Parts: sequence; structure tokens; C-alpha cells
Amino acid sequence: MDKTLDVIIIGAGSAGLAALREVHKRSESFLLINDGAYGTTCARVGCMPSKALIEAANAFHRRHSFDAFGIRGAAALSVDVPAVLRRVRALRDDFVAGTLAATDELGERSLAGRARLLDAQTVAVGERRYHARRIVIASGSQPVIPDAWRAFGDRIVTTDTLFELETLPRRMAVVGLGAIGIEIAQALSRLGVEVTGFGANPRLAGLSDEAVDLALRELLDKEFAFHTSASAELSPAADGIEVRSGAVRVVADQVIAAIGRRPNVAGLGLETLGVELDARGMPPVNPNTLQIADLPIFLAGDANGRAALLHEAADEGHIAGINAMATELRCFRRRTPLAIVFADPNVAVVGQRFADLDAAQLVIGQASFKRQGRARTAQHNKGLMRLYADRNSGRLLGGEMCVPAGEHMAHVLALAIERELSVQELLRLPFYHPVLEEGMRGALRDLSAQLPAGSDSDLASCGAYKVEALD
Ligand SMILES: Cc1cc2nc3c(=O)[nH]c(=O)nc-3n(C[C@H](O)[C@H](O)[C@H](O)COP(=O)(O)OP(=O)(O)OC[C@H]3O[C@@H](n4cnc5c(N)ncnc54)[C@H](O)[C@@H]3O)c2cc1C
Ligand SMILES: NC(=O)c1ccc[n+]([C@@H]2O[C@H](COP(=O)([O-])OP(=O)(O)OC[C@H]3O[C@@H](n4cnc5c(N)ncnc54)[C@H](O)[C@@H]3O)[C@@H](O)[C@H]2O)c1
Repeated sequence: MDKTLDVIIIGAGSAGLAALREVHKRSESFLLINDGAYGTTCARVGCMPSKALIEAANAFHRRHSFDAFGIRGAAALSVDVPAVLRRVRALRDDFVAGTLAATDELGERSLAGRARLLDAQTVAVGERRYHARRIVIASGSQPVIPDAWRAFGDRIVTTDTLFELETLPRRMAVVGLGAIGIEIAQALSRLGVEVTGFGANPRLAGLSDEAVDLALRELLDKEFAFHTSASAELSPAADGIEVRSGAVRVVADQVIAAIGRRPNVAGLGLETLGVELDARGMPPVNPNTLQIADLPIFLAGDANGRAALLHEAADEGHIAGINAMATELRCFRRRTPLAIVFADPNVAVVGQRFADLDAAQLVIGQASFKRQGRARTAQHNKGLMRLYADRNSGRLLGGEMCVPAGEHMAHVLALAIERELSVQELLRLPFYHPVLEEGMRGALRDLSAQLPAGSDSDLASCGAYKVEALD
């Protein structure tokens, strides 16, 4: 192709499609190049099929509380695992179909093939060359599988292959207990698989607060076996794979590798850009513009290794797409950090992580949900929320939790942190009764008690009854 395009976008995932939307608003001169399956990681093998599996597992797990409700016959219920997996794939196909609409109508402006940079303005796909004023790289990430593990063939499963299984084996080991490992381990265990989890990290699910981690451990301990703080190694066994971690040895039929995701930058030609690459082969990227160094090229989404989350990928595609068409680059303020792991109860980290805060400047408020009134009515009463506020200003800084409906409360807290609200300002909001958010109010009141007293003509100081049914 001789003509110079306005923009080339590499990757038709969530970041690439967000970039495409912004570029297409401003120009007809672009090319979207995608290697491999279309439909985005999120819809095809990520967020959506994993949540479909989790919902099935949680629905079946609910039978354990039936007796307490006075509902009999739960022991007679069974799960049809192949049917569960068929539903996951059917939903997945529907979600994927929705994303395909974004590229279907592009005609020649969409190209299937593996893109390789020749310089900051030239891309090769096979023998063909394409030139553009700006390039957006949004090539995503892929599951890490150590080379030695590949020898185990299809006994090693990743989230790229899990949802394709027709059924589940009797025994599965889940190696890596971050977001993916915890979500999948709990779901598989709830569907009747004998799960053993292995995590090198001493904490689960990306938590950094030891107290919340401990609360989560106590809950998960009742569901499946797991071992942390040691790396897992695999070796062949007569009837499966032996997983070793410290003194623990477990044989599983299949092993799920959930040990992280690696940006798809190998073979992309980043070395042709003339900028220094770090030990992971990554170039310097400005998180507010997504520009690589001072080049006419942008790196967005999982591909930049910053935060492998859907809303961040969408934001980054948006920023990169706008800047790829701009005469002057714009700096974007990034959102308050928010990470949710869809375990039951939900794990969430919002705002600043506990580990990143200065303990001397901090007050910590906490609330256990073990006796929380509304949670008790639903047999969901478990978990712990810890919130962190600045000792001097009373401003909410962050929180970590494993609590029922944590996915929703974390959003409320993110809004408060984004708006720089203080604990007193949050306590001025209405809390309806009886709601799970009253549990969150407990943690806020705990914070408030450690901060300088506010005015007593202010409803923020309206205290607890200290009566479970009313708080
Ligand atoms: C199991 C799982 C569960 C998840 N759950 C959640 C969740 O609940 N919430 C959440 O926020 N996030 C979740 N995520 C993360 C989320 O899915 C990702 O952050 C997001 O999908 C990344 O989008 P992306 O556009 O950066 O990459 P992708 O969607 O992977 O798109 C990249 C595209 O680029 C293509 N490509 C790669 N190299 C080249 C090349 N050289 N040339 C051309 N094309 C190329 C790829 O084939 C792909 O099509 C989950 C991820 C997984 C795996
Ligand atoms: N709900 C969500 O938002 C969600 C869900 C799934 C995935 N994701 C995204 O996908 C990304 C990748 O998820 P992930 O869970 O694979 O990665 P992760 O980096 O979150 O966790 C991987 C874990 O594996 C451990 N590990 C590495 N090698 C090991 C070994 N040999 N033995 C035992 N443990 C080992 C690491 O210590 C780490 O804790 C996440 O960072 C997240 O951004 C998000």
C-alpha cells in the first residue's frame, strides 16, 4: 500500500475497538489489523465466560443454605457439568457475536494477519507493508505457560481452553491464586471438582491487607484445599500430573495455569523503535497519553502490562485513539484504581492498596459481615471490610474487602475516593435499612471514631444503635 494512512491499529480487542471508535469518528483513513480469533479476550475467553461459569457454580452452591431457609430436598440436586459448559459457550457465542459487529462493516480497512513493526510508522503483515502517520498497538496479553509445562499437552489448561472442555475431570490443580486462579478454583470446586490451589504469593486474589486475606482464607478453606507462599512445580505421574509445592504433593488429572498474563509484544518489532526496552522487553509508555517515548506510536490495554482490566483497556484505547488523531497530544487523568475478583464473597481492592499506604498517616476502620443483619437474612453473612483514611484530613484513601455485594460497595467507595470525600461526608449520605451497605457504614463509623469529632449538629455523627437488627 503506497498511501500513508492516518492510523494503523494493531489488535481488535477491547482496547483496539475503543481506539477504532475514536479514530473512525475523525477519519476514514485507517487500518485495523488483527491476528487470530476476533471477538475480544473479554467476551471470548475472559470476563464473560468466566462469569457465566461462576454464576452456574454459585447457583448450585446455594443448595447448602437451603436447609437453613427451611427448604428441603437439596441433597437430591445434581449438576450436569456438560450442560453448564454448553450454557457458558452459548452465552459466550452471543457476547462474541455482539463484538464482531464492530469490525464486520470495515471492509478493506480490516485485515486479518500478524502485524510486525518495521519502524514507528510502518507495519508489515506478511510480505505487505503499511505506512501511517500514527500507530496504536493494542495487541493484548496471553496466559503465561512455562515452556516445561507444554510437554503435558492438554493436561495443562488455561482460560483459553477451559471453556472449550466438554466436561470437567475429577481432580484439578489450579496453579496461581490471583484473580483468575481464585475465581476459577472456587467455581470448579462448587461444580464438584476436587480442586487444589497453589499460590506463590502469600496473599490471595491480589489482596495486600493481611486481615482481609485471612478472612478470605478462612472462608475458602471450607471449600477447597490450597497452599500458598511457595512456587508450584509439575512432574508427570502415572495417572495425571504431580504438583509439588514445598512439602505438599498432589496428583491432578489436569492443571490450570493461572500464573499471570504476558503482554503480546514478542515478535512485534518494538526493538525497531530505537527506545530502550526494560527487562520485560517493554518500552516506556506515558500512562496519561499512552505514547511510547516521543514517538508517533501508542501502546494500550493489556499489551502495555499496566493493569490487565477491561475498563482500563477501554480507557486506554479511547486515549490512544484520540491522541492518534490529535495535532497536540492530550493528557488524560486516569480513574481511581478498582479491582474486583468475582469470588463469593466478592473480593475488591479500591483506591490505594493497603500495602502502598503510609501506616503512620493512616486510620483503619473495619467491619465484619458475620453478624450483619441483612446478610444474615440471606445466609450470606461472612467476610470483612477494611477501609483506610488519612489521619489528618479524614479523607477516604482506599479499601480492601471480601464481603457480600463487595462488587457494588467498591463502586460507591471508588466514587467517594474519586471525589476526595472525607469519612464524615460519606456518613452524611442516607443508608437505607436493611441493606448490606449498613455493613460498610460500620467500617466508616469505625474510622470516624478515630478521627477528630465533627459537629454534633451534623447527621454524620448519628451513631449506631448497637443492636444487630437495626444497624
Ligand atoms: C479469564 C479472564 C477473566 C477476566 N475477567 C475480567 C473481569 O472480570 N473484569 C475485568 O475488568 N477484566 C477481566 N479480565 C481482563 C480483560 O479481559 C482484559 O484486560 C481485556 O480483555 C484486555 O483487552 P485488550 O484489548 O488489551 O486485549 P485483547 O482483547 O486480547 O485484544 C488483543 C488482540 O490483538 C491481537 N494481536 C496480538 N498480537 C497481534 C499482532 N502482532 N498483530 C495483530 N493482532 C495481534 C490478539 O489476537 C487480540 O485479538 C479477564 C481476563 C481473563 C483472561
Ligand atoms: N475479576 C477480574 O477483574 C479479573 C479476573 C481474571 C483476570 N483478570 C486480569 O487478568 C490478569 C491475570 O490474572 P492472573 O490471575 O493469571 O494473574 P495474577 O498476576 O493476578 O496472579 C498470578 C499469581 O500466580 C502466582 N504464581 C506465579 N507462578 C507460580 C507458580 N509456579 N506456582 C504458584 N503460583 C505462581 C503469582 O504469585 C501470582 O499471585 C489479572 O492481573 C487481572 O488484571 C481480572
